[in-house]
Amino acid sequence: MLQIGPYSFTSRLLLGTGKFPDFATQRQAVEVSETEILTFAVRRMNIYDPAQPNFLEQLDLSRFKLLPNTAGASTAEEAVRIARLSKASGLCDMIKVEVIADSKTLLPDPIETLKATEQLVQEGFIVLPYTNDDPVLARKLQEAGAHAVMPGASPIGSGQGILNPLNISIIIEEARVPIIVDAGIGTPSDVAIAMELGADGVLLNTAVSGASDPIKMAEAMGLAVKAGRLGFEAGRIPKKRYAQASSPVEGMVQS
Ligand SMILES: CC(=O)[C@@H](O)[C@H](O)COP(=O)(O)O
Repeated sequence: MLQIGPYSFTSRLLLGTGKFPDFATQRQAVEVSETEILTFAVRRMNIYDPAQPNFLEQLDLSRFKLLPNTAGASTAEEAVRIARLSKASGLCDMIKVEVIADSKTLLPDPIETLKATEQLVQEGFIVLPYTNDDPVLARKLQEAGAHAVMPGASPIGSGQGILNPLNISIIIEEARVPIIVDAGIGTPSDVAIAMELGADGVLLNTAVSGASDPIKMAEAMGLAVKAGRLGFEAGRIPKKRYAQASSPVEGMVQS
């Protein structure tokens, strides 16, 4: 079970809703991925024009938890404003804090992310900040009351996978709240590595929406989350420098 604040989930895969080729593909991809948490940018929702098609209307929302995010914010103030708007629209009390420092790297601004997290926790939100893979910042976000911390594997949309597994594993080792690896995932093996490191979940978007076959990729990602988690719980063998025979050698006739 993945527990985030008061909410529990069976699936450990969080899926973004952007850039799918069409709603039908997206709906099937969501279905086969077995995700229970869908994230979307509040700013990109057509809350002002109800006539515009909206992916969320295509879903049975009783089956999913919505995780609105503050994409588009470049300051804590903007992120807080977007979060309040989202809560006032009755979407959900969970919020993914995403405060981006610049448009080239799309890396999170650590200072503004921390400020927004502090403020939104105080206001009673269930706060999930997207952060870089810095163990010190991850600790400070937890101290600020974040309900989960979401370190990036690599830049958003880059598909580079986990660039710093050491940092991610330190963040996981020290965590008191769920750690969800977010952004930069390219392949199911990237997901499996994150889960084998002990991550509590993975959030991804582009790897599925941009795949040649998003539906197949969504299923593969769902399976990778499960396989990686099982592998983590099973406990891997230690790595050794030299070979060790796989079959027992006791009782073998020596030549
Ligand atoms: C959808 C969302 O929240 C993104 O900002 C997220 O970080 C996913 O990144 P990828 O598209 O690299 O998976």
